[in-house]
Amino acid sequence: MTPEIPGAPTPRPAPRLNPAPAETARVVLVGPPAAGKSTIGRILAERLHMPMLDTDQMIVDRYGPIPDIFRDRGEAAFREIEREAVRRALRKLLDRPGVVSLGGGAVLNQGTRAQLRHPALTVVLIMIDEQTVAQRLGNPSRPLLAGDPEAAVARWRALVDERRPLYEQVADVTVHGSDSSPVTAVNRIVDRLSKDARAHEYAKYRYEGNEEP
Ligand SMILES: Nc1ncnc2c1ncn2[C@@H]1O[C@H](COP(=O)(O)OP(=O)(O)O)[C@@H](O)[C@H]1O
Ligand SMILES: O=C(O)C1=C[C@@H](OP(=O)(O)O)[C@@H](O)[C@H](O)C1
Ligand SMILES: [Mg+2]
Repeated sequence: MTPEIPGAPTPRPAPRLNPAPAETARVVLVGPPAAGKSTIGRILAERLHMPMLDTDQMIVDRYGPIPDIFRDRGEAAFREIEREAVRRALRKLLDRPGVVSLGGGAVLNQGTRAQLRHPALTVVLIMIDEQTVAQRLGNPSRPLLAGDPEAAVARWRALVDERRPLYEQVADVTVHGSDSSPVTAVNRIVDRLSKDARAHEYAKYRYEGNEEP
């Protein structure tokens, strides 16, 4: 199965109706491989005392190492397994607040993109630049980026060029992860969640007919 790339990505529809305060948020991290989704997701969940699910980890727990799945069954089979893991993780997230880190290619699936539109979810895109990814490659657990580092960076670039519209289509917020530590990226996400919640409360206050303070 070839991953679908739509012709013209539809823009993100309406702003979130009910952004929750950080501690009760339902956060999904998306973005390119090595952007830091798994690392940042773990720290964010600890900070907010919430459960965390990493869909790649769910896959490994059930099917074994990701490179073995790519080698033995191929990418299409991996994407089907991934779709099922994402479906389960997002269902759990709708049951209770938490953090879910997706694999970099999860947004290729149209069903996943549709599920990410649920208004209770806050989708955070973690973006990094090419210089940063060059420092982070060399992790053998990413079969699409294995091998010669220069060729791997070129593959990463091509993959991001292809996926960027999909990442942007699903994201509510973009956080840059190149210029800082994972903890700083987590602070940026928490700040943004809190600001959205305050803006929502203020809009409600105005809507209910209150004067400007
Ligand atoms: N600012 C940062 N944010 C996130 N990860 C970072 C950062 N700086 C260095 N790293 C390292 O980069 C790697 C990111 O990998 P990972 O969290 O698995 O990313 P992803 O899940 O997006 O593929 C980890 O080894 C992490 O320690
Ligand atoms: O971008 C991709 O297609 C992939 C990213 C990986 O996850 P990370 O983004 O967490 O590295 C993992 O799901 C698999 O190797 C495929
Ligand atoms: Mg990851």
